[in-house]
Amino acid sequence: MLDARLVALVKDYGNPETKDYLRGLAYNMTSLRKYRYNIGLNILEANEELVNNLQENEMPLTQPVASTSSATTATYEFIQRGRKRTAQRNLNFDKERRRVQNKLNPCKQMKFIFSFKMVHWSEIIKYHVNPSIILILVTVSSQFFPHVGNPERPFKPQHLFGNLFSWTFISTLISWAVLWLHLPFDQIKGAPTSNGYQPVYRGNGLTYSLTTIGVLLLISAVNPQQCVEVYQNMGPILGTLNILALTLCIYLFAREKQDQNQNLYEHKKTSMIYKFFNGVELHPRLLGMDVKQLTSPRLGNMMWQLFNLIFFIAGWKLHGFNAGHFVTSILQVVSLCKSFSLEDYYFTMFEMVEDNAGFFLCWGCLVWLPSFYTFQSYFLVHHQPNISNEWAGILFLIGLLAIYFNYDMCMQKRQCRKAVESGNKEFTLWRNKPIYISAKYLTPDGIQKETQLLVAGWWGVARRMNYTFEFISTIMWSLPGVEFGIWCWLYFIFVLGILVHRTVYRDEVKCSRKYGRAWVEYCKRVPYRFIPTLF
Ligand SMILES: NC(=O)C1=CN([C@@H]2O[C@H](COP(=O)(O)OP(=O)(O)OC[C@H]3O[C@@H](n4cnc5c(N)ncnc54)[C@H](OP(=O)(O)O)[C@@H]3O)[C@@H](O)[C@H]2O)C=CC1
Ligand SMILES: CC(C)CCC[C@@H](C)[C@H]1CC[C@H]2C3=CC=C4C[C@@H](O)CC[C@]4(C)[C@H]3CC[C@]12C
Repeated sequence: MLDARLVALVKDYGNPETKDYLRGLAYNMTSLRKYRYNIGLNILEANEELVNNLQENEMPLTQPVASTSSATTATYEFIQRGRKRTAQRNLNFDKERRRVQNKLNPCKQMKFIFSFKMVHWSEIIKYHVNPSIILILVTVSSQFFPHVGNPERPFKPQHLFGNLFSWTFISTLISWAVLWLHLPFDQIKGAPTSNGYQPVYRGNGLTYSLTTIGVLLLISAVNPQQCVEVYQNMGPILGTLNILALTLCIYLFAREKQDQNQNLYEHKKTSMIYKFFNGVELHPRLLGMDVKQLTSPRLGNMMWQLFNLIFFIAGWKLHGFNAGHFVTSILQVVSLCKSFSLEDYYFTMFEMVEDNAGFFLCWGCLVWLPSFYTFQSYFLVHHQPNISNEWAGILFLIGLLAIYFNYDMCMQKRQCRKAVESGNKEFTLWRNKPIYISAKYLTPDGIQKETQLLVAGWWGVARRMNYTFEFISTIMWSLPGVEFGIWCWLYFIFVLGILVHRTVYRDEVKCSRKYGRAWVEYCKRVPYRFIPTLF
């Protein structure tokens, strides 16, 4: 349907208020991938009239000069793209007319039909095939990991429904996490959405993590058999988690609160399965809690941390202390403590700011983390590694160092931005004054802000040096199981995939849209992503 208001707005471009509004809109369209589908498609439908007006030079379009804001650049690029699209469309119409009128030869006709079908098929693959395959593959495989890792526990269909132990264990864990989200700790405000909604999170991550570890150590000191029981019941535990996670995803999908205008799901041309996979609400709340905080750091990361500790204690109880197993499990426990200590940083990540609460995030954290992410430590209980204490010590130290550097890089960004905001001139980075590029950007709710892109410290070594440290720590905790083939490398391969995808297809796209020229400048000054001089 043609959106008359948008056309009217474009015609009124001479009015400075309208100009600002349209710039904001164009920025939102380019910065918010999902929102683009809602507003963008309206604009595209009004495209014919709208872009033609622009083409007839109602608004002379000049390339923005270097000093103009990223919003102006975004508006300019948006209009340019509109023009290109119209030109492309006219070209397609012409081609089609020629095809019919001149009776093109069959070979060319085939080519045309084929390219038309390619577009169609790519959408089918994206919206139907990919999410269905991933969904089935990961749900089924998550249920098989416990039996692959522990051949003494063959798969039984009744595991799919859990057992008394698994339901008791998981409900205790959930109640514990819910309790911590209701304790009177500080509240942290997340990034506002385009309609001004600001999610609120509970800020007691590290205390929650350390207390939970403390309680587990206490329980296992009194009765270490408890950890063995958890290990032996992993099949039913994952059955229980699968039932709960799928129920939650179906509930979130079905309730879809459009009236809160928080759901930025893509246009209706996507499929039901695609929407179910990616979720429909951005910041759903349940019983006074933010669903993403509950499922992601509070349950997902907690289970990842807890199960690692439990499997290590179970292995110790069953076979005696093993240094290799210690390295694999405890490095992950430490890495997750780091994660909990940076929980407020986590609230600025894509998962929390842009991604809806759907199968990918909620099921991923509730089932994929405790099944796949913990698999190495689980596997090593039955397959005790044979590395010497000296080698284990070396791997452990390198792993700790990598985790610390990863943490340090996050802290450098955070501290530098804080220092600039508070006007602290004393702040130094690696004993020097911090060097950074000032970058202007618009928040999704249309407010212009300025921030700093560091060119010094780790951020000046490579743009994604923290991911390099993540890879190094992952390699260190995978190496003890090297003698058992690919099994202990599955996690590393997965993380390599998601971090490379995240960098190239998400973070760089986000930053170049958000910061425009400042980001291009940063990429020029720090040209490498992961390894300086190489990649
Ligand atoms: N194990 C796993 O499965 C995964 C682990 N992780 C870990 O999670 C942690 C957080 O990851 P993530 O949020 O993806 O990445 P980062 O912590 O690297 O944050 C990236 C953001 O930092 C800002 N930024 C980019 N360049 C600069 C610069 N030069 N100076 C200052 N700020 C800059 C940008 O956002 P803005 O300017 O908006 O702040 C950018 O989007 C990492 O430690 C990572 O290792 C991440 C993904 C998966
Ligand atoms: C559906 C599945 C095939 C895929 C699910 C993937 C998700 C479980 C993971 C995708 C991104 C992951 C994370 C991002 C950043 C993190 C910060 C770090 O400090 C701790 C780990 C994590 C929360 C991590 C957790 C798993 C993902 C959400």
